[in-house]
Amino acid sequence: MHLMQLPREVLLGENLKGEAVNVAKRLGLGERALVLYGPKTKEIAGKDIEKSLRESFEVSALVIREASMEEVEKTLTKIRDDNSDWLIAVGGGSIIDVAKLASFKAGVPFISFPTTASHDGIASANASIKDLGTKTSVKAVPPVAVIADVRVIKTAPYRYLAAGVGDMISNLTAVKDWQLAHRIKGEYYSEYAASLSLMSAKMVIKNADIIRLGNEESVRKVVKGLISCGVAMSIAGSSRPASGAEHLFSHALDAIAPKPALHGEQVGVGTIIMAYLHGLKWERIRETLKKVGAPTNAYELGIDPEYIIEALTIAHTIRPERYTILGKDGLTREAAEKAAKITGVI
Ligand SMILES: NC(=O)C1=CN([C@@H]2O[C@H](COP(=O)(O)OP(=O)(O)OC[C@H]3O[C@@H](n4cnc5c(N)ncnc54)[C@H](OP(=O)(O)O)[C@@H]3O)[C@@H](O)[C@H]2O)C=CC1
Ligand SMILES: O=C(CO)COP(=O)(O)O
Ligand SMILES: [Zn+2]
Repeated sequence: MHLMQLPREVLLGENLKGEAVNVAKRLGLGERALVLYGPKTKEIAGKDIEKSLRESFEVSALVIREASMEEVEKTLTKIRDDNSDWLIAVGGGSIIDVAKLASFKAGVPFISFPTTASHDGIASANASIKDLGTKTSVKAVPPVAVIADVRVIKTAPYRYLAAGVGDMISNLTAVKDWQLAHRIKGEYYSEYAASLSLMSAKMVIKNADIIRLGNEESVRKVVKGLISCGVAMSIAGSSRPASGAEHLFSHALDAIAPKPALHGEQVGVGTIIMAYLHGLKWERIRETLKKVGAPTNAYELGIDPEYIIEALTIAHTIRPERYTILGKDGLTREAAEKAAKITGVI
């Protein structure tokens, strides 16, 4: 059986910080709410949301610092101690992922309140969580509702919006990897999920100039595309339509680089290289990333070329069960260096 879970409500608009109250009432989520935010997102929107919720609910709050198993455990303890009926995650991809997994494990629903459009985990059912040093993709639950306030999301530095473009353009190589795994390993493949995922990638290529403006229309376009990627992942039952070798490369960088860049920035650069390996038109991907002002090389990522090469050679070991263009043996150092040089990444 394939269980496909999707959000029940998606709100996209301006000044929505007070809407959590109405959503929770409409969906009958219960009396006791737990608000999760980070040190920055607390100030950006978390405190205001907490305040408006206090008028109608019993509210507690917790600061989350990273997407790790420890933070998930901390959240589960808080849910148990405070008897929380539901959660609301106010923040970037890391906080939403912690909420997603804690919500799944505790059996309580959660609302996703993204403060950035930097990743496609806003509405997805899978969580990317660091466990024993590396990121694993864990099956969880999608948010029961998404509240995307374009005003809040626009307060984030433009860099985050460009990262969202990177996370969407990566669907081009992720789907290619998925097709390869289907053909070589007989892995389950959903044509519908793949098409939906590719739609977001094509949308950013077509709308790069509009997105570059960084205005509210840009934010709306990117958010809709990211939500749609999340739906594609729910249909697939895994992150396959939106995560291939370019994501393994980014997860490898997170593990080894002293100062990793944003998730979407790293996967964008990874997409250029993996597109080259797949024989796709990698120049067009680089062009789109350049147009939106996203990094296209090691220097712009702020990562030493040596780490780029190393990440390329170890990427296939991150999730050996996820078959990609890197194959079972991965890239040799020579092949990694050549691919990175030809594509101008190093
Ligand atoms: N499950 C899924 O399907 C997916 C999961 N992901 C995951 O999401 C994570 C990446 O998410 P990303 O959002 O890039 O990074 P983070 O959630 O790690 O956030 C990065 C930083 O941005 C800050 N921030 C958040 N909102 C704002 C804002 N409006 N203005 C200024 N700063 C802000 C955060 O603040 P603070 O310190 O307060 O948190 C944090 O310091 C990765 O862990 C990745 O694996 C990515 C794609 C899909
Ligand atoms: O980031 C994702 C899709 O953009 C999904 O993450 P994983 O690579 O952890 O499966
Ligand atoms: Zn991603």
